[in-house]
Amino acid sequence: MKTRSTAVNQVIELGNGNYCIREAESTNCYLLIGEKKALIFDVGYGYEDIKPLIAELTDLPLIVVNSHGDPDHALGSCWFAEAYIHELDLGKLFRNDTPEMKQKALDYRLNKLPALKPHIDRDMYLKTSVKGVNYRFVREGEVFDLGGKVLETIHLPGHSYGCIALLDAKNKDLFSGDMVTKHNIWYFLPADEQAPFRQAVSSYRKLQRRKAEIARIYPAHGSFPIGVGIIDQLLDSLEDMKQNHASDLYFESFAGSGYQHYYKDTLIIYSKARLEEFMEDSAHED
Ligand SMILES: O=c1ccn([C@@H]2O[C@H](COP(=O)(O)O)[C@@H](O)[C@H]2O)c(=O)[nH]1
Repeated sequence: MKTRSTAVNQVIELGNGNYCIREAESTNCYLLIGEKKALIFDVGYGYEDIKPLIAELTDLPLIVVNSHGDPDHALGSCWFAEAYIHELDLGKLFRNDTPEMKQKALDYRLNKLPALKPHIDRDMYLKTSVKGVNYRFVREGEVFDLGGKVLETIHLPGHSYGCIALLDAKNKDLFSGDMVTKHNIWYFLPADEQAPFRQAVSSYRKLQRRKAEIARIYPAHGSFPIGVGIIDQLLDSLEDMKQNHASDLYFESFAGSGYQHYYKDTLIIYSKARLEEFMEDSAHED
């Protein structure tokens, strides 16, 4: 099928009725089309309404599912009547739904991509809100049957308390949100926004146990698909960070600052407080 992109959203066909709608060269939102229904996993910052792009690819009833409540994944819910999110992340999404946060996030993005400036209506965007959306809470094990394509929800607390991934076991595709990627993963927000590293370790171990069911991983940022070996690398990177963090470089963003730990294909950006807590937790385990 011929796909149309806009200046803000690039549409990429993945095969098997799946598409990536990549917003502002950053957030990969996945449109998964079955025989009876379609599902969009993440909806980006919502710099523009992506419904017209989706309508060109499918006229099936659409389910909107957010991988977590961060602004770059879930603020775009404002364009939809109903959206799924894990209950632990709805508060986070609402806290991010302010003109100040949107302004900061937009400036950060336009600083990286100045060519987008004429294509985003800033005033309109600052007026959007996710508060009028009807939310449904998505839970561990919940299944979305799209007809010929079934997605199972896996709860993976870490980068946020309410992070989820969707597994299409028949086709061996994992749509991993922000928990599994070769791109950076932020772990420097306050403790009420992101889970302790020990919970991220449990989440990565949970995915390790499902490795035989996964051949391709489609992350919410960076290149795709990636191989299943990245799950082991992420676990190893957390261990490595405990030992080898002395030369990690400082990082600053609109949402706060941290230190960058590179390990093989992975990049964890963490706060000192979070790392100290992790090291203490590990010391108690021994
Ligand atoms: O609220 C937020 C916003 C962004 N992130 C993470 O930041 C990077 C942004 O991607 P770039 O394309 O490198 O600018 C990505 O890892 C997001 O998940 C975030 O964690 N929270």
